[in-house]
Amino acid sequence: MKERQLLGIHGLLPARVKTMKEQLFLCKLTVDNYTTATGKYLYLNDLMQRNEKLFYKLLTENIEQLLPIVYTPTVGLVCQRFGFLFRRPEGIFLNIYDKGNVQQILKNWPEKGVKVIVVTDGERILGLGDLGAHGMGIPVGKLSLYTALSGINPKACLPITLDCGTNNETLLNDPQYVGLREKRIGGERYEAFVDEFMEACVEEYGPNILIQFEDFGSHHAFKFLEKYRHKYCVFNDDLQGTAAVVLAGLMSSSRITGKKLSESKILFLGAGGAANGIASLLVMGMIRQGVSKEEAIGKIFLIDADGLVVNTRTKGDLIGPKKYYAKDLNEMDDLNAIVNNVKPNILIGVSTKGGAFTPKVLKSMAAISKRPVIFALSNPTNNAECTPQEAYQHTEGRCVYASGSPFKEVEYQGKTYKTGQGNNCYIFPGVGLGVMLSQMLHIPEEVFLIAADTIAENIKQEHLDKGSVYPPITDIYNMSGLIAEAIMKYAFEKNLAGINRPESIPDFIEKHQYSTSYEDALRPTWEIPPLDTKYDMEKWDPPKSFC
Ligand SMILES: NC(=O)C1=CN([C@@H]2O[C@H](COP(=O)(O)OP(=O)(O)OC[C@H]3O[C@@H](n4cnc5c(N)ncnc54)[C@H](OP(=O)(O)O)[C@@H]3O)[C@@H](O)[C@H]2O)C=CC1
Ligand SMILES: CC(=O)C(=O)O
Ligand SMILES: [Mg+2]
Repeated sequence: MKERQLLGIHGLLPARVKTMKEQLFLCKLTVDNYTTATGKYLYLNDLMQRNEKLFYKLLTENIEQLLPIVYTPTVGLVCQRFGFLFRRPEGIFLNIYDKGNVQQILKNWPEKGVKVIVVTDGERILGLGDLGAHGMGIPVGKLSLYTALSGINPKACLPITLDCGTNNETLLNDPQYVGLREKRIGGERYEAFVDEFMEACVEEYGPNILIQFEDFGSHHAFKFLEKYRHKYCVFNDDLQGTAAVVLAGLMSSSRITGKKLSESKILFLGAGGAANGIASLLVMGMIRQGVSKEEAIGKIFLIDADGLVVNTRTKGDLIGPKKYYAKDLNEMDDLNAIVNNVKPNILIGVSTKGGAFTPKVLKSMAAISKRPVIFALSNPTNNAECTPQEAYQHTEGRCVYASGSPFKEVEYQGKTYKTGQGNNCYIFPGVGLGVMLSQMLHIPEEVFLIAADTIAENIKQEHLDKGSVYPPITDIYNMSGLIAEAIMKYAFEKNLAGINRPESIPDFIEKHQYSTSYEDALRPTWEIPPLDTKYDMEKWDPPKSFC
């Protein structure tokens, strides 16, 4: 009642003051009542705008049920229909004509304490291709997971879409398309625009601003990561986050198959951003197990749209990092023939090609290996290279399976399997939290090994027994805390941290995590004390929008 009077809203609400528990009950009932995934998404999106704490409480308490709504697969559908569904600003659109004014436009974002940015240019949204400005759903979804899965304050999160046009003819001809209605502008002009964006972020939010690149086309993804990784606090989720989650899953798989990663042969369907990002971390993982870099590279085979990546290609290119994995083999383009020739025990799908792991391919994998590992990681659900049901059925229940998007429990020969979701959402929230809190200026590759190890160490036998090589989704919040702790320790050991080592790292992390309790409304969770400065609560001036 006091709050209502202070806010001058007494009388605008009915007399009864509901507890959060009562509100949650009603929200859950409402979301369950929507019959379509998009309906649920819109309801949740509306709740996020109306009552942020209630939204995050609902999301965290029902993460398994609601993750597929705020994230893959529904977020893919939302991006495809973004022109119909756009209601209100949830992030910043910077279009290429804004060049020269980027920092000024950033100032229009009402929150000033931004610590984490997820940015896309919409060129490769999940496995759905170029969605241009409609890709905005992805940074919005990823950042909501930063809060729900690691406790970063939503006020510290800023979704950004760089609108440089689209080459998607359907969108260009769609009256509902809300982005720039022109072909993608690339080359030097585009790169200068992205350079200005990076500089503007640092000018506006400081050198520690964490920038996550998401769903760029792979040529730009590699290029920007190499260009910026030593200059800014930046990582590419599709390359590095995905790599860490796959390495973790393969380390857990070894416990089932009895075969070390360094004793494996790994075949990728797909030779783009995700495949090369994963391959590069797997090489690091294998080197740790005692093999040379050359040996490790020799165990990795890539397939792109033109077939197996070989040195003497007449069809297809050898541009970018895939050339490091090219083999002295004959050109082949039939997946089943390649499987039978290469004889991998691990098959990873990052091709965007739904159903590519046909019964024939799966049977071949089962003939080669007692316990074949099948990861069908393309998103959203329809793009998965095979379903868990298909994988078990065609490998006589012997495979170790993971998918990028969630699948329901499946039954095979009387056993129920709850397969794991090999998705970078196990990694980026914890990495972001650890990097942000330790105020690192750059993100070394070891950070992703640390994240992978943390996940792998925390997978229990009971989950492996049920068919999952990952901890349950409901454990991600705890995992993120552990990843952040391990990264902070690493940052202090390597002198990479921009803060003094706190007495207790777990307490420090906990203290800075977002609270969904109404009572904690004034907790300054996003403020992190700078190096050598005592945090003085007396002088703390809460942003007006927070009161
Ligand atoms: N589970 C997770 O956490 C993640 C999943 N992903 C998913 O992985 C998929 C790929 O992402 P990403 O690597 O970034 O995308 P890219 O566009 O960079 O790469 C796609 C690759 O697949 C190849 N490809 C396309 N069609 C075929 C085909 N018919 N047969 C064989 N190869 C084919 C392409 O070949 P070419 O090079 O010749 O064009 C390219 O090498 C997406 O669906 C994405 O959602 C991505 C990141 C994380
Ligand atoms: C999960 C993810 O980042 C992707 O599919 O692009
Ligand atoms: Mg992505």
